[in-house]
Parts: sequence; C-alpha cells; structure tokens
Amino acid sequence: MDLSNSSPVITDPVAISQPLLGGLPSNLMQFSVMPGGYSSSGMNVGVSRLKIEEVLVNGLLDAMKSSSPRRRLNVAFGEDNSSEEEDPAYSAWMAKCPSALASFKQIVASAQGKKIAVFLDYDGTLSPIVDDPDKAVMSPVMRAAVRNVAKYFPTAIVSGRSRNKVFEFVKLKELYYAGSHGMDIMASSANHEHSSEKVTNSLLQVVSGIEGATVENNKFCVSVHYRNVAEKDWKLVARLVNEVLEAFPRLKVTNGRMVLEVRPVIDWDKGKAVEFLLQSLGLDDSENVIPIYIGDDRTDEDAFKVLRQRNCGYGILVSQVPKETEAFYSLRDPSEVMEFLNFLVRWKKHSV
Ligand SMILES: O=P(O)(O)OC[C@H]1O[C@H](O[C@H]2O[C@H](CO)[C@@H](O)[C@H](O)[C@H]2O)[C@H](O)[C@@H](O)[C@@H]1O
Repeated sequence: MDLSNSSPVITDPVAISQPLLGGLPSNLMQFSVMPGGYSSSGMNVGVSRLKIEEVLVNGLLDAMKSSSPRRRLNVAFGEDNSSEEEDPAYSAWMAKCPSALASFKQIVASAQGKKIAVFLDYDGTLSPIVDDPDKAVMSPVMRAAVRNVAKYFPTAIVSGRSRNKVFEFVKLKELYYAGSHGMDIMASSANHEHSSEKVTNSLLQVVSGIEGATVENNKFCVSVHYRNVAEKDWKLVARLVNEVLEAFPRLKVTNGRMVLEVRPVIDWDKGKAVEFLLQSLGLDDSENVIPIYIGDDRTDEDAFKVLRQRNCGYGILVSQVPKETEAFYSLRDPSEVMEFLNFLVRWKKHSV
C-alpha cells in the first residue's frame, strides 16, 4: 500500500459514476498522511516500534479480549435470543441509546418533508457474525428488505470488506458501495493492491502456524481473524502482526470484532466516506437530508460521530451489549435491522 502517489482516483465503480464526483471541494479529493503516534481509533505502529512493542502488543491484546463479547444470538437468524430483558445493565444503556424500533415515530417525524439517505454496514448489521468470514451471507429476506429500501431512499453499503466482496454478498446493483472502510470509493495510488498483496502474504506466512488464524485481503485493508484462535494464542497473533508491520511504516492496525484490521495510516474512515458520499450524491444539504447510518462495529463510530457533529441524521448501533457509542439509537441484531428497514419502507409508502 504505497501512499506516495497521492493523486486520487475512483476505483472500478459499481454504482457511483465519475460524473457524480466532479466539482467536489478539493479537501475531499485528498488523503492526508497522519504523523506517527497513537490515535483513539487505532494504533499507529510505524514509529518507535521496538521501544513500544510490548505496550502495543499488550494494548492490542486488551482490545482483542474486549472485542465482540459473546452474547445470546438471534432466533430469526438461527440463534438464541432469550433473557435480554432481564439484564439491568442493558436496560440502563437502552435508556441512553433507545431502540430505533421503539423510537421509530420520533425518527420519521423529524424526517417529515425531508429526504432520508440510508447507510448500512455489512458484517454484523446485514448478516449475522459467523465463524467463517466467507460464509457471512445475507438472507434472501434481508436482501429483499434492502432492495425495497433502495427503491425509496438513496442507499449505500459502507463496509470493511473490499467493494467487490461485499457486492458478491449483497448482489444489489441499485445500491452504492464503499469498501475497505470507505477507501474503496477513492484510492490514492494505483499500486495499493499490489502492496496489500505483499502485506497479506507476509501476514499469511507468520500466522500459518497458528490454528484458526486466517487472513483476508480486503483490497486496501487486510483482516487478520482470530475468532477461531485459542485465547492463549491471541498475544502471539498480536505480536506477529506488529512484527510484520515493522516493514510497513505506512500501515496501522485497529481492532474490530475478533479481527485485527491492517489499514493505511491516512485520514480516511467510514465517517469521511459518508461525508464523501453525501457530497457526491448531492445529499449534503443538512437542512433537508436526514442520513441514517446503521452499523455494529468500532469503525462505524466514525460515521456516527460525523452525523452527531453535523447535527443531522441518526447513527444506529447494532449491539446486544451496552457499548460506549456516538450513535443516537440502537438495534439488537440484524433481524431488528431488517424490521427497521421494513418500517421505513412502509412509512414511506403511506406518506406519499
Ligand atoms: O465493516 P464491516 O462490513 O462490518 O466489516 C468489518 C469486518 O467484517 C468481517 O469480519 C467480521 O465478520 C466475520 C463474519 O461474520 C467474522 O467471522 C469476524 O470475526 C468479524 O470481525 C470481515 O471478514 C472483515 O474483513 C471486515 O474487516
């Protein structure tokens, strides 16, 4: 992922056409490389690596342990959904981050006479979290719900996966797609993919001896999955990833749901991707457009934050456990996401 050539290009658009992107402000057309150091969204492991290696590995290990707490799963998606109501911590959290289903009337009341734009994360939002990332398929009913939503509202998928891969799962041409946490709508160098292959190969080599560890090339980002790795080996995974990254000072690592996500050290995230899409699609009129962003992971917090800062639209966190979040509302799992999308369509049909 060589970032030295910073001329932006739009990569193989599935749904966004180049003319749409003309006339954007120049600041949206550039990547900026951040200096070394820690950031709240992740760790830059390019600077003073040897001295801080132990801190990094331990920090990463703590993040790995706290990620994706296992919790009851969802009946509609073949999972067990019992006893949530009895959890006082969850109920207290729901008071701060209420259900988007229970608050549906308020949400649509604020959207009266305005245009809603829908942004959806993929894993854990449209598909349930599963052990094998290649099997995170979307159910036909969920696909129908997303297709219907896209009939009435501009709808985009914003995923950590590569754009092609998420398109293979979603299979809906009527949507907009942003892959690699939004980097796959705009890339800064033609040889990103080549470099991402290099780091993928190195990561594959080092984790090959660790049972359950897998590596996924997401074009501009690379995921190292530890969901199926014994917890005693997590520290080793963190250490090996950090060691590989010593040779790639322009990459950093962040932690998602049982996944270490290796990505370029650039000032670009899902929040920036949402702003970019709103601009590109002519939807950045905050008086008249209500963006709704639904996601389940830390990387989605960047998008929630953008909506909060713009003071327009709603972030909706998909979670079955209380979490620190910038989202306004919550949904428990993908089946509730589907219900919410169906509510939106029904409301729109009756309000026209
Ligand atoms: O932004 P997203 O669309 O949520 O992508 C984030 C990561 O999602 C995938 O990993 C997650 O889902 C897998 C399948 O359910 C699960 O096995 C894994 O533990 C989760 O972290 C994807 O495979 C990653 O590459 C994405 O970075």
